[in-house]
Amino acid sequence: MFKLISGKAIAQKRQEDLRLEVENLKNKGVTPSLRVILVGHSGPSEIYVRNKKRRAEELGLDFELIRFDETVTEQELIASIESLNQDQTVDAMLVQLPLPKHIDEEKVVQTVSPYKDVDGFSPINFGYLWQNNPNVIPSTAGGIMTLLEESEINPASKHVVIVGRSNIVGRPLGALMLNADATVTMAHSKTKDLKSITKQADILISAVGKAHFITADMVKKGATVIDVGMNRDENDKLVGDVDFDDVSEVAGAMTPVPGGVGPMTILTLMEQTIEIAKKRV
Ligand SMILES: Nc1nc2c(c(=O)[nH]1)N[C@@H](CN(C=O)c1ccc(C(=O)N[C@@H](CCC(=O)O)C(=O)O)cc1)CN2
Repeated sequence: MFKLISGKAIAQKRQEDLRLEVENLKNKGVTPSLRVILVGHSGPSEIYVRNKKRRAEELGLDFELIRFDETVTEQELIASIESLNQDQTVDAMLVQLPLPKHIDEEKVVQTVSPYKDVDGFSPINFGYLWQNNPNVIPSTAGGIMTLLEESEINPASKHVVIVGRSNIVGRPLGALMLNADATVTMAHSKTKDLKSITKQADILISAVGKAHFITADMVKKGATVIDVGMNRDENDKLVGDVDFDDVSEVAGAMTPVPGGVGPMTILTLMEQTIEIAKKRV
């Protein structure tokens, strides 16, 4: 029987528990605080940051968006991060990615204090994750693990194939899946005969960024398919990497786009902000 995994519904269900947790913390004099740095005016980043702001405010977090024009220099951006690192009123921060080409993303990410790095992208937090001793869990990867848990799909001893090796999704998800006792294959743009690999997956995760990239002939019957893609099709409609109508004929369970992984990314970001604030106390 086919199951549609709704990230939107799971995130809504968990939201109320989080709101109560924040209320409890506030009663103890602690308001978790999150700062998001946004450079430029890219349409998708504006939407993602707006979603983060809305969720944070619904939960009662102290949220502030720090905006820079596209022309900001690397030094200015780094100075702003260093000032947030020192600011005792700030628990958690992130720099919305991608950044304009003239800014060294790696350098920026490395500037964020590992104690405030709510994305879990700093080399120290990445290292902890790969040592199976996670400190902060990157939001999209963590959100996918929660989706599976809530859907009672246990990755232990399953063959998980992840297509895409970005620092934002593929790599941290590879670590989390390994930590959860899955057998993990990481595939990417240089992988040969991709179809023969994806066909072996019990759980197939696509984070490629290409509409209609995963088709039914690439999927094993009954597999769970998680779609991380956020693409615009020829009609400017938001679609994932997975050809939904085609793949739903063979998959056992699937996430939609929108309403799948996206809302779980935001939920996990909120959870991690609260966790960081709790550690401060
Ligand atoms: N610093 C970071 N930058 C980026 C990250 C990240 O985790 N940290 N991830 C992505 C974007 N992302 C989070 O920032 C993100 C993507 C999608 C959604 C979301 O809510 N999607 C909705 C649809 C939204 C729409 O209408 O376009 C859904 O899928 O239902 C939230 C966050 C890159 N950058």
